[in-house]
Amino acid sequence: MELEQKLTKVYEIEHSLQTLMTLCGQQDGIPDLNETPFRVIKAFLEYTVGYRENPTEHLEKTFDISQNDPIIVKDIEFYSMCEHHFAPFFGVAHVSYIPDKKVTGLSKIARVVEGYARRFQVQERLTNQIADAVQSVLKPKGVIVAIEAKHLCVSSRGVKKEEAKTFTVVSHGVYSDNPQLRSEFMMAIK
Ligand SMILES: Nc1nc2c(ncn2[C@@H]2O[C@H](COP(=O)(O)OP(=O)(O)OP(=O)(O)O)[C@@H](O)[C@H]2O)c(=O)[nH]1
Ligand SMILES: [Zn+2]
Repeated sequence: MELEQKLTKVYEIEHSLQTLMTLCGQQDGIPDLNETPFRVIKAFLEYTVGYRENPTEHLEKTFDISQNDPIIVKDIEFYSMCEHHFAPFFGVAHVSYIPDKKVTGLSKIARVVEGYARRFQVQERLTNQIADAVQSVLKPKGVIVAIEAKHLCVSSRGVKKEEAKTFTVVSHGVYSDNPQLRSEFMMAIK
């Protein structure tokens, strides 16, 4: 998109956000809020920065290794955005894989989580995308991803269940076939 078209879009969105604020009951013309629509646009660009990268690229730098034991990176905190309500959902992701001759840097797993979380999402897709990225690039013997998250669209509005959390798990390879490996993973992330 050309710069001029982008600027026109920003003005249009600012105007729509102003209309939304009015619809919600906010009085027009309060000087402190003049910049709010623009701040909202900037914040949304930050919440969705993952669209402007390819998270699988983080995994492409690998190290050769002979180890066959699981590698577990747990408690990777993330913030994402519910695609239905534009309300944040957030929590932790736990990722484990059993390498097949190569591993990636530990930080890169967290970068993949960030790259997919910083989009409009549902938790199930986020979990799948992380597992698929590890599987397709590292080609490990198995991968498992578990995500525990709180959805503000469930806790702060609608059904208003403040304590409800959602737990999702996706696995591939030996982590799908071997119940003992799965239960070791579940124990490790408790
Ligand atoms: N499966 C799944 N559902 C989600 C996720 N995030 C939000 N939702 C749900 O998406 C659904 C949208 O339902 P709708 O009936 O279309 O929307 P709504 O009228 O706002 O629903 P309520 O939240 O029940 O008030 C809700 O049940 C949300 O809880 C997610 O990550 N995964
Ligand atoms: Zn929602």
